[in-house]
Amino acid sequence: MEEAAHRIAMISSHLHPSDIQQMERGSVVRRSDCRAKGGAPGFKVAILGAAGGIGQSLSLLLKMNPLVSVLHLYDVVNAPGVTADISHMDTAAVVRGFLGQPQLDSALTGMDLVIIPAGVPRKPGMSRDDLFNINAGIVKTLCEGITRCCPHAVVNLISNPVNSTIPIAAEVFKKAGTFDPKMLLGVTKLDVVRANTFVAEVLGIDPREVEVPVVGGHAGVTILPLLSQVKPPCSFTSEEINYLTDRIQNGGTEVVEAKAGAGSATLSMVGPTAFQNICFFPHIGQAFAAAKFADACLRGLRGDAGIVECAFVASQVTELPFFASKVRLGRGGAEEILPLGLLNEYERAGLEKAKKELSESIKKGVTFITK
Ligand SMILES: NC(=O)C1=CN([C@@H]2O[C@H](COP(=O)(O)OP(=O)(O)OC[C@H]3O[C@@H](n4cnc5c(N)ncnc54)[C@H](O)[C@@H]3O)[C@@H](O)[C@H]2O)C=CC1
Ligand SMILES: O=C([O-])CC(=O)C(=O)O
Repeated sequence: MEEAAHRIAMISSHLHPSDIQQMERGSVVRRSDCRAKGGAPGFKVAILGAAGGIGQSLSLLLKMNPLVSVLHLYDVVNAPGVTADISHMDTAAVVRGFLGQPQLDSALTGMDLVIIPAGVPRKPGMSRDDLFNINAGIVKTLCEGITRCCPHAVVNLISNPVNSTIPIAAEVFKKAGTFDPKMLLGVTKLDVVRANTFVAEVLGIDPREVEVPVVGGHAGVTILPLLSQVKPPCSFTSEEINYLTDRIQNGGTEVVEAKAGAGSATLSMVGPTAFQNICFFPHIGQAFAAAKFADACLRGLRGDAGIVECAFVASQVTELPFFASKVRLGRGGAEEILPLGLLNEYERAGLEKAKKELSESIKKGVTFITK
């Protein structure tokens, strides 16, 4: 009763009284949900960890994405505040807030896309793997909620260490009998965004013209930029290759150190393109990480053709059960895993190093659930 009163108090300012009655009965359908759809495709998206550094900016951008009709913001702190704030934006998506674990299932019910940036970020001197002890349990709990409430949703998992949290999520889904490998995607888009930026700097061209495939995983040597496959075709000196590979692999650490204890990358992780094709702000143009990746997943769900992004997914491109590579996104999630293409000798050596570390991280994640 107390919980229901709290929940209602939290969101009543955004709801019509009849909605509140419906909510008490366990189903909330706002008239504006239908209005938001307006005949156009509208997807229901939940962000878990919405009050954090990534979560807040991501909430803002998804509120502005016309493909989103309903936006659920869940966190263990400050969800009502972020929800009230975002909900005043005059775009179509209906925003609702959910605070704390008792409201997790309501946040997840009926979602098409669930994005998870919940968990702790690094401080200087830490590796992503140092976050495992805290974030593994958080991801497990949230994924258990997904199995109960929206087992067919596409899941974008951001929480680090991605190389282990994706195997954790997969094992949780397998245990519940809901695992669809195509629907679970580890977000490695920031590695591509960084690679495009750093390569463009070296080439002296606009980063929007550059496309660098980055494969493997999302930590240190597991981040493998394929500089031999850069578009537009170009060549680099061996000094440039060493510099670029090192900078791309350590881009996250560069930000963690520069923030000096105040967290890790959030802005480049989210960035201004929930709108790549459907731009309200065409001048913004280039996209960044999580919002762009979520937008690509939504365009895939809508049925757009030719949506290709790099992501860390269940895979057979190597002998490892999970690997980041280019995937073609569609109504069924990562519908096709694209091959790595031709690697040069430098990249083949990098691939062997990446696989060694990745294999350990994957095992660690799997064991966390199966032990
Ligand atoms: N995949 C990638 O490319 C990247 C991943 N990350 C990772 O994303 C995660 C979040 O980073 P930030 O947003 O900077 O951290 P943050 O600390 O600013 O935000 C995390 C949010 O998660 C919430 N949270 C904690 N436990 C939760 C739970 N059980 N359920 C729901 N929410 C919970 C916190 O209350 C907080 O609001 C970190 O693990 C970080 O390492 C960060 C940058 C890039
Ligand atoms: O480095 C970190 O801890 C956050 C992250 O994953 C990134 O910025 O790539």
